[in-house]
Amino acid sequence: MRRSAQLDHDYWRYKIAARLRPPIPGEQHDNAIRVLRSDSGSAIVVDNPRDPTQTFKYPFSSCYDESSTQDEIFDRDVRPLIDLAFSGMTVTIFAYGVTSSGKTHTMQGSKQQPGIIPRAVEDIFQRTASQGSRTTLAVSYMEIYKDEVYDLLVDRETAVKLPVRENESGQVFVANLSVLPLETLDDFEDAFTRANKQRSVGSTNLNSVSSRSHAILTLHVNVTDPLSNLTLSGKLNLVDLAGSENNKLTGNDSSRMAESAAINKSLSVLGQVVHALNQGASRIPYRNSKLTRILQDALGGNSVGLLICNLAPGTKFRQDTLNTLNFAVRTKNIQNKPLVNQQANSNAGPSLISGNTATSARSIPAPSNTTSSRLPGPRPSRVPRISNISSGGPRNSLTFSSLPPAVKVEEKVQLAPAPAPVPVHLTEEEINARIAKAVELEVARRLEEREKQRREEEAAEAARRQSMSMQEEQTSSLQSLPPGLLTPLLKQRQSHDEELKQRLEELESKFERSNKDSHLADVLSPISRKKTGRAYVALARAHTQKNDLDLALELYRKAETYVPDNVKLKERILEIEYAIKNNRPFNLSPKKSRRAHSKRDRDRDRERAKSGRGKYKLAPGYEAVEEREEEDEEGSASEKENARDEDGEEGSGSAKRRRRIKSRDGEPGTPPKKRRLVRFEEA
Ligand SMILES: Nc1ncnc2c1ncn2[C@@H]1O[C@H](COP(=O)(O)OP(=O)(O)OP(=O)(O)O)[C@@H](O)[C@H]1O
Repeated sequence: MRRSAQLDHDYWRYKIAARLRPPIPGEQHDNAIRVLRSDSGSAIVVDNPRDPTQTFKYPFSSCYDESSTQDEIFDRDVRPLIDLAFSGMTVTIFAYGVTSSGKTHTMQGSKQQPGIIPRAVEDIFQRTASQGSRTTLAVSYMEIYKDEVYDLLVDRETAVKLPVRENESGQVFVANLSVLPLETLDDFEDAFTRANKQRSVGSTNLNSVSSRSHAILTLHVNVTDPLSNLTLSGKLNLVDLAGSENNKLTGNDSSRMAESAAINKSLSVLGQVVHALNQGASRIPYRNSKLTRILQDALGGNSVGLLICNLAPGTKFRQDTLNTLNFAVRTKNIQNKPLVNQQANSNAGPSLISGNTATSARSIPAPSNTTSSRLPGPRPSRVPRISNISSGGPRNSLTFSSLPPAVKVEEKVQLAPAPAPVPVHLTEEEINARIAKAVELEVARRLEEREKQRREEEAAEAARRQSMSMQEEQTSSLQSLPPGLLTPLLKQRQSHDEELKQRLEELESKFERSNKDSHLADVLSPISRKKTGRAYVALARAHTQKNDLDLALELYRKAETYVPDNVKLKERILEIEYAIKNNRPFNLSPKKSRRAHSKRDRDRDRERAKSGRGKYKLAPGYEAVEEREEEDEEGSASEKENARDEDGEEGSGSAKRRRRIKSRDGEPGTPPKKRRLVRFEEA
């Protein structure tokens, strides 16, 4: 039986806790990020990077400063959630923040300062000892490294990539992930220490033991009340995310860069999922990364959630801190619908999950902890675990929907109806003929059945192919916007704002009418996405100038769905949100002149060429000059420019530099033919 969580209301809004770590040795300390406590509550305060007279304030119910202890966080924010796991709910606790902000310290901790994970296990064992009910505890532990899932409870050498699957009731789970029963605290400590040694870590400029993977540890708590014979199955997912990385600061080499790209991508998808949930979008992009797929239940699902924002101190981390806090504000609005997983045991067997009727809970299903769990050691077998069906034991009516869909239960062979009793007066020959006929009939029936099945499969495959090719057609027709759809309007946007807005809206609604489950942003090519994002930004700027901040904010947010990784755009959204919330005017900074930028670059390049530090050096007697030319429609050179664009908005990259050489004693405006006289020598 499954009943609604016993909460004040049916929904659970994410709880947010923010923790500022102390400076680590060698780190410069300043007060750019601080914790403020007052009678009205606590908040994190961050100086505005653009205007030091202004600050951003983020009020959260739990804000921990540099002197906070592991104990405080556990007592105040985690212990109450363990109560909920004991009541049969799924609880998910995330540590989120930039690299080196203290996520692993908070979740895992050290021998001297144990973090949330070891404290939670200890707390569960203590409760178990004092409870009349029978409680069992088991653990599973996985890491997501470069978007692949590995079991941390098996030897690293033998660990294989584990597939993520979904069963027919929508439960997402990691197939073949081991679940280790825990009898004592020592069992846990042994396994945890061994597993942590297997976790992918590496050294970067910011953290000598930087986690290169997301780690998810799940504690499965089953509480059986011997009197009512009911089992409550709760779960505690403890997630230590890898930190987002700014590769300028980390000084990553190429292999670290690949890890970093995977980390940043999955975190970006996490941001998109949170954004889509906030917007009430019809399609949430869970499938775009393994992290969000596996944590689907925690993001708009049936889990109770706590987000711990880890913050690193000082001006150096100010922008990262704003990004983290901005993410937290959005996460706060996610509404989950917690459910209690409760099973009635028809047989009075001790501590076994049985009669599982909570099959629609969209959590990561744990195989029964008595039959399918394994001790760490050899790599998990890919053979489906069906022992909990076939072995005897005090469990019954375990529904197949609670098992991974890979489990196939052998169908009983359907035999032909039993032949009528053979009359005694038949000769042996007649009897044999009858048997042969019956066998023949049965063979014919089976062949016919097989043929029918094959035809059905073929028809299904043809239908699937047809729908896929239709989808592909639609997608490819949309991947690139037809030339001239937005570009002319973008170029003359001052006078065409309304028309541009109308075209964008038409484009989106046309797409969404025919593709109910997806968004335009998901199918456009990167260039078209950027172009559409830019169009929205242009409109947003226009409305900002008219001081229509609400509409401007809406348009900036729209832009963000097309260019979700643009940090400057996020910053602009944050500033406008702040201006609206505090009823302040917002002055748009003038757009940075690209001409000035180019001039600086030109001077620098000329200097480099002269000194021979550039890729090329000038042949004696020549000097380099640069000229600007309009870039082609698709803006191929704008990719990098865009990411660094000061406004975080326009990123037009509308001009690219072309090196033109003239002889020092030559005429300005060298005719094309003369250019051939000019030589660069490889430096
Ligand atoms: N609250 C704290 N008190 C004392 N030291 C801390 C605290 N938080 C973090 N540290 C120290 O800061 C350093 C970085 O912390 P940690 O490794 O936990 O960061 P992280 O966010 O997990 O980084 P990454 O994402 O790179 O793995 C470690 O040396 C850790 O011991």
